[in-house]
Amino acid sequence: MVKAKVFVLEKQFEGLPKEGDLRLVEEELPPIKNGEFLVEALYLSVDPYMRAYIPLNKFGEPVIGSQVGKIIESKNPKYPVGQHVVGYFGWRTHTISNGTSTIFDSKPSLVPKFGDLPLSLALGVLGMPGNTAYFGFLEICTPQAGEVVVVSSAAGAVGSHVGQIAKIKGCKVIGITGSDEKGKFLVDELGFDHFINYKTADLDKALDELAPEKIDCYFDNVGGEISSTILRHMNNYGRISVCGAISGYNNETEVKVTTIQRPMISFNLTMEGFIFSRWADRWTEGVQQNLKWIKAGKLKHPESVTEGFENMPKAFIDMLKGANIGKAIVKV
Ligand SMILES: NC(=O)C1=CN([C@@H]2O[C@H](COP(=O)(O)OP(=O)(O)OC[C@H]3O[C@@H](n4cnc5c(N)ncnc54)[C@H](OP(=O)(O)O)[C@@H]3O)[C@@H](O)[C@H]2O)C=CC1
Ligand SMILES: C/C=C/C(C)=O
Repeated sequence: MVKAKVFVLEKQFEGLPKEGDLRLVEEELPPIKNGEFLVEALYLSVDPYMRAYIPLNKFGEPVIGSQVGKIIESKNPKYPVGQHVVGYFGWRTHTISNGTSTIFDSKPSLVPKFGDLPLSLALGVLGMPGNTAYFGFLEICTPQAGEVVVVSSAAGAVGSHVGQIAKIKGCKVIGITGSDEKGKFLVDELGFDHFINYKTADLDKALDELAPEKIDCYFDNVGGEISSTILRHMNNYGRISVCGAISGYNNETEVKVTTIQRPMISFNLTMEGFIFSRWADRWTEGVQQNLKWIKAGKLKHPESVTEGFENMPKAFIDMLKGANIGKAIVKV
């Protein structure tokens, strides 16, 4: 008999989540049936969408989320024992799956061969955040060499990746982030041209100084006042990829963007939102290109790893507070 440890929703979040909003329970799993397989978690992901989508999570149900695990029993030939799999199984150490999708139209998928790279990358640069950066930036912003690119939440999983792709494409890149330490990392380690600490700098003034030629592409991870300000610095025919709105995820009401119409009209802007699963049919293309860039030494993949399944709530809250550089991961 396998016992799973599972974090379930105890209390709806109000503002920044608290560890007590989640409860750790044990679940005895039944024997697997034909068509099913049993997965043991190795790495779990903590992501901003878990905060944004928590109103959809039922009380007593596992918190939504993805993981990389090892298949330890199987009665499904598509998911053989010993293989590693990525799935949206929720915050749990052991899961019985029948291979169907539970969220985002994403079925559990076998982890492709990454060589000697860590399996955790399947939750980051070689997984959902990686393809969010790859497709969400290249398809919507269509960056050209010599253009100016601004990315918010620039030191996080998606933002740090977008900035590096922008450098590969020959752009000037400015990252907006929440600390000087993170900003210096972007410039010194990832090759960004400049950073702006949105907590201490006057963003308007800093953009005047760092982007006098104006911004051609804005990859928006945060929304709110940061994005309103950036919009006022866009170039004619600028493109804005709306990826996330984390500045409002802890708010009771939706975050307000105070300035859209005037800059949209005056600068002939194009703004487009997306969910990563839009490019599900091109998934392998994104993973393979990101893998090639890693192997060529052009794409770094920082991670902030928290040890221990019991520390999932802490890792999640720390990520929302900005403690992570790169992808926030929990190692079981
Ligand atoms: N559309 C899609 O398909 C997808 C969208 N997303 C979205 O992309 C964004 C980035 O996700 P991801 O890379 O996984 O997460 P990150 O790794 O960027 O982690 C979240 C970061 O958000 C920043 N942050 C927290 N609160 C605020 C705030 N009030 N204002 C500005 N920044 C804040 C923090 O960094 P700092 O120190 O800079 O404050 C924190 O480190 C999120 O908005 C997410 O919802 C992600 C995946 C898919
Ligand atoms: C799939 C992720 C969505 C957001 C908004 O983070």
